[in-house]
This record gives sequence, C-alpha cells and structure tokens, in this order.
Amino acid sequence: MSLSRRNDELWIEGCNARALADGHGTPLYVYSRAAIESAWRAYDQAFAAHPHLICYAVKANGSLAILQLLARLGSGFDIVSGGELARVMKAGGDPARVVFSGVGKRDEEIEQALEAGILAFNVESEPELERIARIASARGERARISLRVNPDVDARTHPYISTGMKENKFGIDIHAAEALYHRAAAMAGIEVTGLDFHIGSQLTELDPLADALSRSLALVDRLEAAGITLEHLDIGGGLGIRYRDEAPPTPAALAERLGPLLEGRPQTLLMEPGRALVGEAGVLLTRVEYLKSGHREFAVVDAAMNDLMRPALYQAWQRIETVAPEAVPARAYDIVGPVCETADTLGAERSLALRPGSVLAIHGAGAYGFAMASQYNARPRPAEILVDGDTAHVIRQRESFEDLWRGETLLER
Ligand SMILES: Cc1ncc(COP(=O)(O)O)c(C=O)c1O
Ligand SMILES: N[C@@H](CCCC[NH3+])C(=O)O
Repeated sequence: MSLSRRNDELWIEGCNARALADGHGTPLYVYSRAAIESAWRAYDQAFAAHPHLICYAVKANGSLAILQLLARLGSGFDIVSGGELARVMKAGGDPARVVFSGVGKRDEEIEQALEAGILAFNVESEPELERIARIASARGERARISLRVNPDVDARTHPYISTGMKENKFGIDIHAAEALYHRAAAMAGIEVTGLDFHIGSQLTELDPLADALSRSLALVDRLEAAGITLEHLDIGGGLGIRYRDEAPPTPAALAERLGPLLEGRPQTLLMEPGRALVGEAGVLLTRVEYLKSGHREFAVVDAAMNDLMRPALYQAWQRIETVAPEAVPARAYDIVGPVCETADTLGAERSLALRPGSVLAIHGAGAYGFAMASQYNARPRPAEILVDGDTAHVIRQRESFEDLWRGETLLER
C-alpha cells in the first residue's frame, strides 16, 4: 500500500507523515509516486484488449513532476487551456498525444495547439468549429477534430460536476451533431477524426457511461453509412474515487462493461481520467493551531479553503485523521481554517483526539486540491512533495511573500 497505517502512524510509502510535516512545514501536499503510477498502469492494462490511449486530465493536478512521470509512462493528456498545453510540453509530454477540451478556446490557444501539433480538438460548438477551421485554413493546415457530443444522460453525480445533460454548457446536442459532422467534413481547414463525450466527474455508476457510449455509437454508425469514418472515440474521464464509503467502479469494471459495445470497432479508444489517477495518491497535511470551545468545538488548523476548496465549493466530504495517535479524549470537532469565511470548514463534526500541534491528514487530496488552490487572504500556496520510496522530493516550494505580489506594480505617485 502506498498510503498505509503502521503502528497507528500514517506513512506515505517509506516516509512518515508526521516527520514530513515537521521537516517541511504545513500545510503540505504529499503525493505517492507509486500510487499514481500504479493507478495509471491499472487503467492502461484494463483496456489492453482494445487500442487505446489514456489522456490524463491535467486540470486534476497539473504539477510538472506529476505530468513528467505520466509522460514517461507514455500517457497522453487532456488539456483545457493554453497554459495546460505549456505545462505538458514543459514536463516533456508528447503534443501528438494531447486532446484539447473546453467551451471557450481562444484564437491564440487554437494557434498554439496547431503549432504544437496536437492529436485533436474536442470541439464544443458550431462557432468554435468555424473558428478552428478559419485559423487552420489561414495556416494552410487541417485541424484534427472530434465533436464533443452532449448525450443528455444523467451522470448521477453532484450537479456542479455533471456535464452531459442538455441544460449543461458542454458539448453539442447529440441530435444536432450529425448535421454538424457533415458540415465539418466539407470544411477546408478541418479533418474529422473522432467523437468525444465527457458526462461528469466522480461517477460511481457505469450505466450513464455505457448509455452515453451506446448513443454515440449509433451516431458513429450513421456517420459511417454516410462515408464519414472516425479514427478515435473519446469517452472522457469521470471515474470516481472513494472519499467516504463510495464504491466507484474500477477501470477493469469499466473496460468489462464497455468491451462488448466496442467489439469489432477499429477506432482507438481515448480516455480522459483525472481524479481516478491522482486523487487517492495525495494527502494534505495540516497542523492544529488552536482548539476553541463554545457552542461548537472548533479545531483551527493552518490549512484553509484557499488550499483545499472542495469542501467549501461542493460541500465535499474528505476523510480527516491524525497522522499519529494523541493520548487525549476524542471530541466532535469542526475542522476550520484561518480564512475569514464561514465556508472555510474542511470537515464538520469529526470525532478526533486532538491537541494544539497535532498533525492531520486530509485524504483524497491528490486531485483538485493544489490545482484549485488560491492565495485568498494573501496566503502563500503550500509546498508539494512527491514521495518515492523513502525519498521525499520537493516538487514545488511553498510560496514566499514575494510570490504574493509577483507581477504587481506600485504607483509612482
Ligand atoms: C472534458 C473533461 N475531461 C476529463 C475530465 C476529468 O474528469 P475526472 O477527474 O473526473 O476524471 C474533466 C473534468 O470533469 C473534463 O471536463
Ligand atoms: N473540481 C471538481 C471536479 C471538476 C471536474 C472538472 N470537469 C472536483 O473537485 O470534484
């Protein structure tokens, strides 16, 4: 196990969590290299029977060292901005394995992606298609595209992270997509290469994904009958992880479920997992500053909503435990940060034995943790550590006060 409890202390591979907190300071993000690599390999092996490419969703955790180790495994990447493309390339990722999603691609981002030679744009609207065609034509190129269809399935996840219903901003209504494929196939600057969908995140059931794939394959068949053949099918990401007591399907279960639908199909299967690859590989370590009693019992810790936004934004529940036992009675604490917002609660009514100075680990922090962190309240963002066996690599320094005003200018008078 990459994260384990031994002698009632938390270890990340061969590194003791409390020793990491003492040595590097808190708040501190810590990731296990082995956990990330084994999650990627499990995904890859699950789909071994079908030609496929995993395009890791960079948004989940875009730290350079993490992109670098995935690139070394042969991963592709799903990006949603020019900044993410720049990060992938900085980390040694192969642009020919990059797909570009997102509803608001700007001219310069399209130029940048064409220049890099990405695998495909996942086109989310008709005006975007026209824009990509115009820019590619002007460069004397043909842009490879998938249409991202909106299959109108209910992913049965949190409404903020559900993306495949017709009222969502994402993708092109699957009923309108066929006509748009015909238009795209006739455009000078466009090479139609694929079809894409992504129905939501933290999925705990396979039915919605299978449903979305069936609906998409019916469209693929109609396109083929009309002479439009596709090279790849992109089923997006979304497999959930266990935050509390969820039992999300494994990649193997996903492959088994989709296998019969894909049989005999020559298309390469693209997948865009984010959370499932990195989520459970990371913890956020934080130290108790004060215990404060009143109407409720508060443990004021040194991490806050700016460091880990999911609890405040989605009322997400993430497991919190002490990294080593404390010889005091447990109480039901609200774990709160120093930020001046009532929403700055990382966990409510957690039964924990705490003293000032206790170190807590917030689990499931490898995905959408640091990636969504801000400097709100002028709080420097935490350091990130990648543990590899018994070695702890600092892959990002804790920010300094200078980082807080980088790029700002004082007025002369
Ligand atoms: C287009 C797209 N692909 C992939 C992902 C990755 O999702 P997840 O981290 O749930 O696998 C997302 C985020 O939901 C997304 O918007
Ligand atoms: N940031 C979200 C997921 C959004 C997925 C991006 N499309 C989360 O933490 O759950």
